[in-house]
Amino acid sequence: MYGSENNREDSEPTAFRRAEKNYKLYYDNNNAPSKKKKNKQPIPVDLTEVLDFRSILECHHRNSELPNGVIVLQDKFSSPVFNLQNRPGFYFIPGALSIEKQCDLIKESLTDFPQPPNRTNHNAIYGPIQDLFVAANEGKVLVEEKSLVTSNEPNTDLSCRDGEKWKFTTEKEASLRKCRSVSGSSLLRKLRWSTLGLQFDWSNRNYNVSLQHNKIPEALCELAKQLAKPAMPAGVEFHPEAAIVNYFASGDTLGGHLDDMEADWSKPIVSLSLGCKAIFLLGGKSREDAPLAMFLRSGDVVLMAGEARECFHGVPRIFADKENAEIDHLETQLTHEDDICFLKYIQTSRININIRQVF
Ligand SMILES: O=C(O)CCC(=O)C(=O)O
Ligand SMILES: [Fe+2]
Repeated sequence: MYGSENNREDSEPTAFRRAEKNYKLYYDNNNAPSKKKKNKQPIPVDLTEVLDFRSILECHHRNSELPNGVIVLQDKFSSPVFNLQNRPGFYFIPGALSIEKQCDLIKESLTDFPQPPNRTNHNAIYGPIQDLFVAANEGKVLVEEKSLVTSNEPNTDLSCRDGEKWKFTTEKEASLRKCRSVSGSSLLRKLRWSTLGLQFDWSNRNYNVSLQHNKIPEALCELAKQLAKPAMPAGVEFHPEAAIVNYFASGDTLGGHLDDMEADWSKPIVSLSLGCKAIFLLGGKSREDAPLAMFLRSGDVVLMAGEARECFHGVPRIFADKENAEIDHLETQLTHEDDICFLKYIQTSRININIRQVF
C-alpha cells in the first residue's frame, strides 16, 4: 500500500505517474513581485477529461444518455450506483451521504477518530496524543513532558508515569520551560492519517492484530455495511474491521498504490469523501495503464471490490480554493459557533475514510 514509484519516474515515467503530474497542484509565481505563497497562482489544469459523476447523475435523472462506458446499476440501492464497463468491481455512488452525515463524520474524524488507542502519523514521533483538535483550537502547545517539572513533583520523570512523553500545555507555560515543543495547530495541519479498528502497521505494511485497538464505532460500521451492499453478493454481509482516515490539505497528494493487505479481495473497500473536491485516478493492473480521472466531492462514496482491488489508484489533487472546493452545503450547515472550528478546517481540507474487511 502507498508504495512510490522509486526512481523510475526520472528515466521513464509511467502512464499513471504522467497523469499524477498532469493534475497535481503547481504554482506559477513568475510574475509575482515576492515569492510569498499568497502571491502564487495555481497553474490552470485542463479538466475536460475528468469524469464528473454529478453531471452523470443529472443525465440519469433526466433519462438522458450516459457517457460511453458508464452503466447505472438498477434497483440495488436507495441512490443510483454507477459502474464502469472496463473496470469491473468499481462502484461510484454520487452524493450518497446526507449533509448531516457528512458534518457528523467530519467532526468525528477530527475529534474521536484520532484519539488513542487509535494511532495517527504523529505517534511515531510523539507517542499517543490526546485531544489534538481541541488543543489546536485552544492555542495549546505540545511539550516534551520530562521537562515539565511541577513544584509538587520536583525531579519526577513524568514520562515514565503513564508512558506518554509529550503533553499539551499553554503557550505561556511552554515558553517558561526550556524543552522541545510544537504547536497544536501545526500538528493538526500535519495530521495525515488515523487508523480505526485493527491497526495498520505502516512500517511492516500489514495489520498488527496485537496492537491495542477499539472496534470501529457502531454508527460507522452500520453505515459501511449499508454502503457496501451494491458490491456484495445477496445475503452476504460486509464486516468492517479496519478503517484508515486520510487528511488532505491543499497540495497534498496520495500516490498511486494498491490496497492488498486484506485477505479477501472480493470484499469491497468502502471509501467516503468529505470536504474539498478532489481528483481520483483509477488506473489498471499496471502502472503503465493510463488511468481514468474523476472528481470526488463531499458526500460521494466509492466501492472497490474484485478486479478493481487490483487497480492502481491515487489522489493527485485537492481543490482547496473557494471557487472549486464545492462545499457550499457544508458552509450553510456548519454555522453554529461550536461548529466554526470544523468549518475552518474543512474549508481548506479533504477527509477520506476508507473502511475494510481484513479477514
Ligand atoms: O482519498 C481517497 O479517496 C482514496 C484513499 C485510498 O485510496 C486509501 O487510503 O487507500
Ligand atoms: Fe487506496
